[in-house]
Amino acid sequence: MGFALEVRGVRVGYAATPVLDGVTLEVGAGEWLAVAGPNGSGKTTLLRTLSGYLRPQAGWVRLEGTDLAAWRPTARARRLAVAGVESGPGSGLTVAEYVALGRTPHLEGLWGWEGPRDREAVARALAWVGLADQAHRPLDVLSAGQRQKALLARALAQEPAVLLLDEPTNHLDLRHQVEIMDLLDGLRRRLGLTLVAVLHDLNLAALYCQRLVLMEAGRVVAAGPPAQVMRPDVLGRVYGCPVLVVPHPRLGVPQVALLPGGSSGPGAGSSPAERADEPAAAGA
Ligand SMILES: Nc1ncnc2c1ncn2[C@@H]1O[C@H](COP(=O)(O)OP(=O)(O)OP(=O)(O)O)[C@@H](O)[C@H]1O
Repeated sequence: MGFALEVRGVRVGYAATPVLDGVTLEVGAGEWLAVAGPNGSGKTTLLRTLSGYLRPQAGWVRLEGTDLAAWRPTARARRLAVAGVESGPGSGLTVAEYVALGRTPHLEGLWGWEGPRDREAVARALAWVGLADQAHRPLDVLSAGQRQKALLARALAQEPAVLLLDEPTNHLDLRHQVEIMDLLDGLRRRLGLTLVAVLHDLNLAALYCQRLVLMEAGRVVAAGPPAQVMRPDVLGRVYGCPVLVVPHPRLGVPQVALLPGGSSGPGAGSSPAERADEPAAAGA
């Protein structure tokens, strides 16, 4: 299996401020890689580097074996899509018009008219994310969760081989989190879609992703299968709060349990040990 993405010794920053330093990782074709880490650790910056939006000051990123910078923009956009903040606001458009923007790299001819194939891809993407009945509403009136889905539908309408996702379950309730993660997993299995997702929710990452990269202060501090990375000592140190890691009762994959009062930040409350001694309220 070849690499969909390869990152070697990448240094990236904004103007004079360095953010990523010495980042090396690879993503296999058809793999789902999760990127986690504390706020400000550089996850979104890594995604922006993988998408070609930011250029490395040192090191390189290859998409399907070719340096990102050597791709023609249209050719690259047919292989790689992003669902995240850089996807554009889409103000003033209907949901269907916004999702149709994902077809731009595929439009044929001098005028770039949409054909039946483009309309099919848009309709399919809207149905996949459960927004078919919202297609003709203005994007501006959607709820945060619906907008999140529209962002994803736009990227799916692009029919990429590699999809970069910035917190795809942000704003979604439990059912919709599972629906969107199931959808992405299904596309990965059926179409061989490669996925890189920034996920704050490590439990979701462990349920769906083959590998997990943990970032801290612009560096990769752990990478591997979730069971290898989600160790209480590693997570406790990186996030600065004690956690328990327990096996999922049905699936056995690691799941994080938080300990209230355990953080060392401002306003920290009672110690986790004190709280752990209290009887559980429900069913006690
Ligand atoms: N456009 C920008 N200009 C200058 N600095 C930026 C810019 N975007 C991000 N940064 C800085 O880069 C660092 C990493 O930010 P980034 O958004 O990559 O982190 P993150 O891990 O995605 O954080 P979060 O979990 O809070 O979304 C932060 O210190 C942030 O202030």
